[in-house]
Amino acid sequence: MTMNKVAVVGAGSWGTALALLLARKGCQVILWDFNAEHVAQLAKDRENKRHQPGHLFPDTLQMSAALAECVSGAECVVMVVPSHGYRAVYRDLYPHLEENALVVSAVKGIEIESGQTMTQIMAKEDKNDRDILFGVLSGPSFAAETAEQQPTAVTVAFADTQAAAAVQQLFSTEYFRVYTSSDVIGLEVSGAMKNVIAIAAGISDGLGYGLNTRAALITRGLAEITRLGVAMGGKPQTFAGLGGLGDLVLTCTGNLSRNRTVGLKLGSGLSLEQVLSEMKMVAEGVKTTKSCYHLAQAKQVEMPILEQMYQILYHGKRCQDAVIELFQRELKQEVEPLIC
Ligand SMILES: NC(=O)c1ccc[n+]([C@@H]2O[C@H](COP(=O)([O-])OP(=O)(O)OC[C@H]3O[C@@H](n4cnc5c(N)ncnc54)[C@H](O)[C@@H]3O)[C@@H](O)[C@H]2O)c1
Ligand SMILES: O=P(O)(O)OC[C@H](O)CO
Repeated sequence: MTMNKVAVVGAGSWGTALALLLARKGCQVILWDFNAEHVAQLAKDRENKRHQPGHLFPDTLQMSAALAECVSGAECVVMVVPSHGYRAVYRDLYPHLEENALVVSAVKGIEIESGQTMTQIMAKEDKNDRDILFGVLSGPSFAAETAEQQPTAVTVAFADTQAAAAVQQLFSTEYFRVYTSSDVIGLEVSGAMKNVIAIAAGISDGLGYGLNTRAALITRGLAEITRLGVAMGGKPQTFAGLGGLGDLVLTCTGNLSRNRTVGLKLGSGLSLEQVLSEMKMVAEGVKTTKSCYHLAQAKQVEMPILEQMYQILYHGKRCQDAVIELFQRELKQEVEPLIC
């Protein structure tokens, strides 16, 4: 299925990969970014040399630095700005959204100030109770591999099953397989929290630990993600799916991951300030550690790995001390993640 007009809001790595996917299959796509110079450069080069070099834009992909122009008349709006800028961008574009527009968040983070997911932000910002349907697209999908058209599978969740089916049709191609779900919050919490565990997995590798440690982090990380996600209203099965275990494994093991890279550098002795000053792209897990730490406290969810990550990132705790503390905790019975 194609659409006459799709707006992609955010021209970083992932926004560009999704815009390419849609434009290559024949949709008329308009790509926006809050950095107007970046938009001008994209229009000049017909390529995103900074984030997705080597992929020339098809004629169906156009650019705009004006949100109103990008969003007006769009049947679907794909939101791909970092979570810390999401609310401000959504507020600006909201008045220009078509009635019955489908809005899809492809963002994997939780706002620090409010502890809200991106769809919770959109619900909160829907001041006039308009008929706008919003959901989320998430799953194991490095932008570079998606732009290269490597076989990839993701999930789209909307409370409305018809909207989920329409977005599934919109994004599906011979190399991009999309499953549907109704568990919006579960998919969002999975996508955000996997970034925190990926930083932990990077730290483990940076400290010189091996595959036993990484596997333990992935498995116990999944138990924590599931506990928080269920406490926030998600369904336990979601966390075993593409957006849960699938993305967790990808991000904890894949060298393309920015979050894992942050962890690797921290584990090898760099400070967070040094790591972030070298970063050219967003690693959502740093901010999401803080958001989820406060959510876990408020909901009284036990999340020992998250707690140590919070201490490392926000209170300068030594990575080695965090490992010691995790292993000195009271011994426990293993609780099956899917039924906790
Ligand atoms: N890169 C991937 O492989 C990938 C895959 C799936 C999901 N995601 C998610 O997509 C989202 C965007 O990530 P990305 O990889 O495209 O980021 P990126 O670092 O490649 O690019 C960030 C983009 O955000 C823009 N930006 C920066 N600050 C902003 C602000 N305050 N308001 C609005 N825009 C701002 C920049 O101009 C840039 O275009 C993140 O939530 C990320 O977790 C990324
Ligand atoms: O590079 P990361 O760590 O932001 O991960 C990218 C995607 O979320 C992987 O699915």
